[in-house]
Amino acid sequence: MKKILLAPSILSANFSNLEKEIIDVMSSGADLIHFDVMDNHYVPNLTFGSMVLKSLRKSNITSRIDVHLMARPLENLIHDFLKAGADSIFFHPECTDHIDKILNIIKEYGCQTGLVFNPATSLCCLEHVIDKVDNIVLMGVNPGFGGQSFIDSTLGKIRKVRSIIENSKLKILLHIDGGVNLKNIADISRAGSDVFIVGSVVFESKNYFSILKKLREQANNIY
Ligand SMILES: O=C(CO)[C@@H](O)[C@H](O)COP(=O)(O)O
Repeated sequence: MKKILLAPSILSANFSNLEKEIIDVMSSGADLIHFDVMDNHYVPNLTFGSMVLKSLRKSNITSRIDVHLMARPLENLIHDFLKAGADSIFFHPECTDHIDKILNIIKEYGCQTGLVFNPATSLCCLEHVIDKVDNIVLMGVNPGFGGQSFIDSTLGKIRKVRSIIENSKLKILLHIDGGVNLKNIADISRAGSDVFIVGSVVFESKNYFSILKKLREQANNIY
């Protein structure tokens, strides 16, 4: 059985109690935390910056935190998030003219890298930098908001990236971000996703343990 990772996106969490929300989802069976940084320029929404991550690291949060930058310019932000304690930094290739350089900076810091592709963004830069990429994130929605519907054409893109990863023989995790729910997670899993970034389906649920267990069962229900 393949290993399924569930990554709650704290975009949909209760920000007034973020530390507790993270502790609760992690103790309820989540594998890692997805930290959505939105800048009101690249995407039409504004969330939180590196100071929030720094505070979480000063408290009891030791879980893996993947920082997803939906922001530009990237250069200063990358350094701030590396220092604040990110385990991984994911960025959208269209947010920089220097994809290779940014990947190098993240790797040199000992952090994991990730490239994020919107539903209509071409994968063409991948072939030039795939050996520097630890994670590939495919958006199932146009970025900016939680609670949107999954764009079905993403399934074909997942299959395509899965085969790129298999052919590369590299150890790259494939994440799907946006619109994942109990009804579509098995199809998404079958298409080849390893990590399921789940926002509203988890945080709008009254019982994190129960929803994460059901999501994992469905994601494993692929044969
Ligand atoms: O980055 C984003 C949206 O831009 C995602 O991480 C969403 O936060 C996922 O939320 P749901 O679609 O699962 O509600």
